[in-house]
Amino acid sequence: MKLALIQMDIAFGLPEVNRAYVKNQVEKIVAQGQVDLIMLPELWTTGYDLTRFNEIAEDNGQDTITFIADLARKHQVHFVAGSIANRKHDKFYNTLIVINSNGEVEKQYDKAHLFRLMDEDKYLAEGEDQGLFILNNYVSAGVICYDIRFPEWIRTHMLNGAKLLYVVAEWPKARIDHWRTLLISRAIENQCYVIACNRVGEDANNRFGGHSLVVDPWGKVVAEAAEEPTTLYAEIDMLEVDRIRKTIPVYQDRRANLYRLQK
Ligand SMILES: NC(=O)CCC(=O)C(=O)O
Repeated sequence: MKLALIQMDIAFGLPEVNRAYVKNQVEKIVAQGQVDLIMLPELWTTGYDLTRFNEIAEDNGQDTITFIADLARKHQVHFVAGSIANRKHDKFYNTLIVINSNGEVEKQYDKAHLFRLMDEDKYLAEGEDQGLFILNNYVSAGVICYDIRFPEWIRTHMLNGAKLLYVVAEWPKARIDHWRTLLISRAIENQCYVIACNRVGEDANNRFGGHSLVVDPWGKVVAEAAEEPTTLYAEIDMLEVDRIRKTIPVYQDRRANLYRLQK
């Protein structure tokens, strides 16, 4: 499977500017040769302009769904279309959107773990569902940024059949060593591919660290970006997941009956 991760800067609170940038990047990517999947970062239409979500959030993700579905159909490419500011039932969510190459929505996942250090808990509602979906015939999990600090959340998706973990993020440079270590750890412990798209640039509170990564199920970094706006390309072989899971059979060797809290 051939992947292209758009590691972009984000124009704060300006969805139209960000959409124009993404359209341009997607056209450049497909002009260079066919890829199977394109990925975008967290809150890529607005950035963390949380105090203006009332004005700029989309109703049920409709603007982004229409925009990405057109690109997906036109270029016959799947999208893990980052996350967006989403209004549902009078609440705001940070919602990951997945669209297949026919332009159909495969998944909308609302961020489950809200990140207090960036005020998400003050403005957003927590998601209540898992990020499991099937894309390009593979059972996959999609999570958002801070979610990767919860190994039990990722493991739950793997026990439900995922072999790939997509992570969309706005991860600050100040903790970029955590980002790399957590992503590589999630790949090793779950024996899955980890495909992680971060942003670059800055807003009033944070400088974002880039280093989008593709990690194989052995924990080897297949591709890594630096800290500039770029498109990160990678090719992955899904048979590798089965090979690694056979070599060290951690899913068979789990002792689930022991993993419980002491009273
Ligand atoms: N956008 C986020 O969820 C950031 C998470 C983060 O920075 C962390 O350290 O965790």
